[in-house]
Amino acid sequence: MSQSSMHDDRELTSPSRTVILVGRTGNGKSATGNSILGRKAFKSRASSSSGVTTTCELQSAVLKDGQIINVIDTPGMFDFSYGSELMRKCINLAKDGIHAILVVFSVRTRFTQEEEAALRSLENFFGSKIKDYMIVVFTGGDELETNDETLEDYLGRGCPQPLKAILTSCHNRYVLFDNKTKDETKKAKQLQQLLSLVNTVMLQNDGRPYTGDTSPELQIESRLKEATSILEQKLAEEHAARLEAEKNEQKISNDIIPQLAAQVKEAKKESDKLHKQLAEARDNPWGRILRDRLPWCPYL
Ligand SMILES: Nc1nc2c(ncn2[C@@H]2O[C@H](COP(=O)(O)OP(=O)(O)OP(=O)(O)O)[C@@H](O)[C@H]2O)c(=O)[nH]1
Repeated sequence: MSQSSMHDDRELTSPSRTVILVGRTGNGKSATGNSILGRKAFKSRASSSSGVTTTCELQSAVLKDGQIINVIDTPGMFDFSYGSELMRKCINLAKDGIHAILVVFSVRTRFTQEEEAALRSLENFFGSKIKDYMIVVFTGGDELETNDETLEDYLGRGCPQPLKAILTSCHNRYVLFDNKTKDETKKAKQLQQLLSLVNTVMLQNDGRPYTGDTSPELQIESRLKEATSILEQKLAEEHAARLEAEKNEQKISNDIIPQLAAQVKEAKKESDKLHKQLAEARDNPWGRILRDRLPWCPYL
C-alpha cells in the first residue's frame, strides 16, 4: 500500500466529519442541515422573521455506519448586520476544523446580483481556500421533479456565469437535495452522495480541515476585501435604484410629451382659426368703420 493511500484510509475512517452550511437566507440551509442529521435539529421555516437563523449552531448525529457528523448552521449571508465576527464564531464552533463548506443554493429562486455579491463576500471571508473545501448543494429537488427536470437540465438552461465559475472552481462538486421528501431511499441516496463528496474534499486536502487560521496580514487583507465588497454591493444597489428612477422618469416623459404636443397642435389650430377670422373681419367694410371709430381696440 502506498504512503498516500495509507494516509487516505486513515483519514476516511476518521470518526467525525464537520460541515458548515452557508448561503443566502431562505435557500434552505437549515432544512439541508436537518436532512443531513436525519432529524429536525435546526429551525427551518418559510420567510418569517421568527424562522430566520440569526446565530450559529452546531448539531451532531451518529450516522448508520457509526460515523459522527457535525453540522454548523449559519445566518444568511446577506445579512451583513451580523458581520463577519459572527461567522468567525461559527467556524470556531468546529473544534477540529471544517471538512467541507456547503454553499447552499435553491433551484426555486433566481440567482440574483445579491447572491453574486454574497458569494464574493464568502470568498473574501474564507479566502481563496474556499474552492478547496466547497461543495454546492442545490435545494428544491422536489420542484425540479415536479417539472420533470434534472439538475443538469436546470443548469443547462442558462446557468448564470458567476454560478458556472463557482462550479468550475470547485471541480463540479455539487449535489441536489430534496428536503421535503418522505422517501427513505431517496433521503439515504442524497445523503450518501453528499458524504462521498465530503470524502473527496478530505482526500484532496490531505485530510487537513479548514480552521480559519490565517496570518494577521491575511486577516487584514480579508477584512479590507470584505469592506470593499460591502461598498461594491451598496454601490450596485444605488446604481440599480438610480436606473429604476431614470426609467420611471423616462416613462413619465414618454407618456406626457405626446399629450402636450397634441395640446399645442390643438391650440395652434385654434389660434390660426382666430387669426383668419380677424383678417376677414378687417377686410369687412363694417370692420373698417369700426376700426376708424375705435382706433384703440387691438382686435380691429
Ligand atoms: N420545496 C422545497 N422547499 C424547501 C427545500 N429546502 C428548503 N425548503 C424551504 O425553504 C424555506 C427556507 O428554508 P430554511 O431551511 O429555513 O432556509 P435557510 O437558508 O436556513 O434560511 P435562514 O435560516 O433564514 O438563513 C422553508 O420554507 C423550507 O421548507 C426543498 O428541498 N424543497
